[in-house]
Amino acid sequence: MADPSECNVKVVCRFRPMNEAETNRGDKCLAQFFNDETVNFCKMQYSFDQVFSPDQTQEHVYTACARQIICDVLQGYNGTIFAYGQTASGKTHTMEGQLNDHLKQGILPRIIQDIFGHIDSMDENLEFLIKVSAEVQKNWDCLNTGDVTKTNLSVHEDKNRVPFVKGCTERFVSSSEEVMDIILKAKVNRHVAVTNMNEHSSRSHCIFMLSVKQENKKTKQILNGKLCLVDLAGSEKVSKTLAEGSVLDEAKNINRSLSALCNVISCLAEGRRCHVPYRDSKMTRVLQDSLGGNCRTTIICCCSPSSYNEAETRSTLMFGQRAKTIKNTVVVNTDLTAEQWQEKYEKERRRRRLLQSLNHRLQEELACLRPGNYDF
Ligand SMILES: Nc1ncnc2c1ncn2[C@@H]1O[C@H](COP(=O)(O)OP(=O)(O)OP(=O)(O)O)[C@@H](O)[C@H]1O
Repeated sequence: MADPSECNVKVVCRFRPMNEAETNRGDKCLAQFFNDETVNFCKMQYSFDQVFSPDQTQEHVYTACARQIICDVLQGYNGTIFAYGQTASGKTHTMEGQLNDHLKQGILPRIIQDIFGHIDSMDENLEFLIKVSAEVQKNWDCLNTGDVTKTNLSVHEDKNRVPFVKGCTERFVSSSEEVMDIILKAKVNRHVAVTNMNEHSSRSHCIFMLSVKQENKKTKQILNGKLCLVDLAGSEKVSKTLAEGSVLDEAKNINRSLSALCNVISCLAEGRRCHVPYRDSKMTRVLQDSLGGNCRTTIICCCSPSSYNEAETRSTLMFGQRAKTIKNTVVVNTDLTAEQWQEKYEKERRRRRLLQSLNHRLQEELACLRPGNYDF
C-alpha cells in the first residue's frame, strides 16, 4: 500500500467567450490573458495552476486538467473535479458539453470513454467492477426510474467515516455506451423531477459518481478508486436572478449551500482543520472527502469576461485563490489480501512485544528511582 502523500488541490480557471447579448449591450471584455497561469481581470492579476482563455478547446481543457485523474482512479485513489461559477459561466459546457459531439463534448463523456479504453488495455489478470450513481440538489436520486421525485435522501457515514447518500441508486456498468445511456436517462429524470416539484429554476447541484473496484486474480490485491464529477449550481446573487416565491426560496437554499462551501474552503485554506463546518449543508457533507479529505481534487472556476458580471467573476476568482492553498492527504484505497493481513498481524505482534519489553524496563527503572532506592 502506498504511503499517504500530501498534494495541493489543483485550481484552474476557464473564461468563456463574450456572448451575443453582452456584445449587443456594449459590455466590455475585462479579461486579458498573458500566459497559461495568469489572468488579468479588471486590472487585478490572478494566478492559477492553469488558466484557459475563451479560445481553448474542450480537448485542451480535458487533457490539461482531467486526464490524469483516470490513472489516479485506476491506481485506487479518489478523484474529484468540480466546476464553480455563476450561471451561464460555462460549468455545464465544461463538465458535460454536447454529449454526443466528438469536438464539443466536455470532461464527463471523455473521462468515461478513456476509463473504459484504459481498462480494455490493462493486464488481463485484473477483474473490474464498476458502478455509477448520480444525484442533484435536495439529493434527488437521478438513476431511480421508479420514483424520480424521491427526495431528501439522508447523508450517512460508512465504516471509514466517509459520507454517502443512503438509498441512492447505484448501477453496475460494463461499457462506456452503457454509462452514457445512464447519464442521458439521468438528465431526463432530473428534468422530470424539477417539473414535478414545480420548480422552474434550472439551478441545482449535480453530482456524478463512478466507483472502480479492481481485483488482481493472481495476487488477490483489491483496489478501490472513486471518481466524483460535480456541476455546482450558479453562484450569482439572488437579486440578479429576479426569482420570486418558491423559486426565490430555492435560490436562497442553493446560495446557503454555496456559502457553506465557501466557509469550508476558507476554513481549510486557513488551516483550521479541527472545526471544518462540513455539516452546514448536505452538499458539503457529500463532498467532505473531496474537500480536505482523501482525494485528488481539481476545481474549475468558470468565469464570464463581461463587465456586466464583474462582481460575480471577481468573487469566483477569489474563491479559486483561497481554494489553491488547500492540501489533501491521499492514500490508495486497498482491501488487504490474506497474506497482507498475516504480514500486518505479525508486524503488530512484533511491535507489541517491543513495547512490552520497553514497558518492563521502564517499570524497573521507576522502581529503582522511587524514594529510598537511590544508590549514590
Ligand atoms: N468556453 C466556452 N466556449 C464556447 N461556449 C461556451 C463556453 N462556455 C460556455 N459556453 C456557452 O455559454 C452558454 C452557458 O454555458 P453553461 O450552460 O455551460 O453555463 P452554466 O455555468 O452551466 O450555467 P447554469 O449554472 O445556469 O447551469 C452555453 O450556451 C454554452 O454553450
